[in-house]
Amino acid sequence: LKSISSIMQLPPHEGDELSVVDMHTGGEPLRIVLSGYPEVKGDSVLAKRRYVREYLDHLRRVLMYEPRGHYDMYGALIVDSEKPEADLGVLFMHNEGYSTMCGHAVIALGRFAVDYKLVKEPQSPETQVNIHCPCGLVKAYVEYSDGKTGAVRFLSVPAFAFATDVMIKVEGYGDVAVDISYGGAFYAFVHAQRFGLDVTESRTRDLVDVATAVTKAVKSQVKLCHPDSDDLAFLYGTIVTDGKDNYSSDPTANICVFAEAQVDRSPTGSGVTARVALQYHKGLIQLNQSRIFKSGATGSLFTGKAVEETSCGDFKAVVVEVSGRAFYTGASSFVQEADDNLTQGFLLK
Ligand SMILES: O=C(O)[C@H]1NCC[C@@H]1O
Repeated sequence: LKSISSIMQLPPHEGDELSVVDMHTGGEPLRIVLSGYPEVKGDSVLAKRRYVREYLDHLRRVLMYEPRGHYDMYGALIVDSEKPEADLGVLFMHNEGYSTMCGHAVIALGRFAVDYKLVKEPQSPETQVNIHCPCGLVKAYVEYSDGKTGAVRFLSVPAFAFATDVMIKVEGYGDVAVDISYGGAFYAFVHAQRFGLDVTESRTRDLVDVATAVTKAVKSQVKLCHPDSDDLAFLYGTIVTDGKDNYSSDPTANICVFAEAQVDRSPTGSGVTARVALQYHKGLIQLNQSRIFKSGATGSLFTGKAVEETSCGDFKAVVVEVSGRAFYTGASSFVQEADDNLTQGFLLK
């Protein structure tokens, strides 16, 4: 057997090595960039998001696409934040571009920030990590004892129901009622039953087809807006639910299909945030009433509750707390060889 260090002697290559740490939260991957990115320019996290989209997108494809990633890979690039209270800024990447919020990533990054000493003196039983996401400042609280990090809860940006029971025409399915809600990103919500599907039992492919058709229809028929920035006013995906929105101590399942038909393995932190805001708006849950959210893809669990009323422009909003656990899976150093004509990455649909 060769030693790890001899395997790690990488051949001559183009450009810098891209070093990453890989984690997962409820089964959803998070590839965190450690080094190898050039300077990301821009005087705000939102401006930096525009910059990477315009000038550094080839690196997203290298890290997210095959042969180094896969269709459903997810990534985080740590950047400087313009907010003095932030411990770090972050940009999120996926199979189609750059999202504005990602709860599963915040849960993983909370642990990562403490373990990799991005925050000063960790505190027990919890260390606060302020993460500046493109949607705004998200406060993560990381369990910490005996030098070990554990579960993470976070308080997201103001979340609000944007529109409920909007009738849209969905190709192949006719008129469908959708709710649209914001949890750092906008999602459309539909009941699986309307399509004769079950969130935990049906084939993922069938759930993806429905969600993709709904996303396409909402994008073309509903104009979104966000009081803070036009950069936030887009539909990120569709969440198909089991419809169990009335309060219960039993878990409620959902599956999130976002970006370019990418399937979240976790219950979706920003989706749980948006769904809790919707349930609160409909009077189905009270402040501080926790619900358990189950991923239709893997069965993994997050907890979510509305903790405070607030506002976002003219929208009545809530602060939502989401909790979950993330785990490390490994670390890699990626290179690109000059004569590799697949080095830029590709995706299989
Ligand atoms: O947990 C979340 O919020 C995210 N997971 C992948 C899609 C969303 O950004």
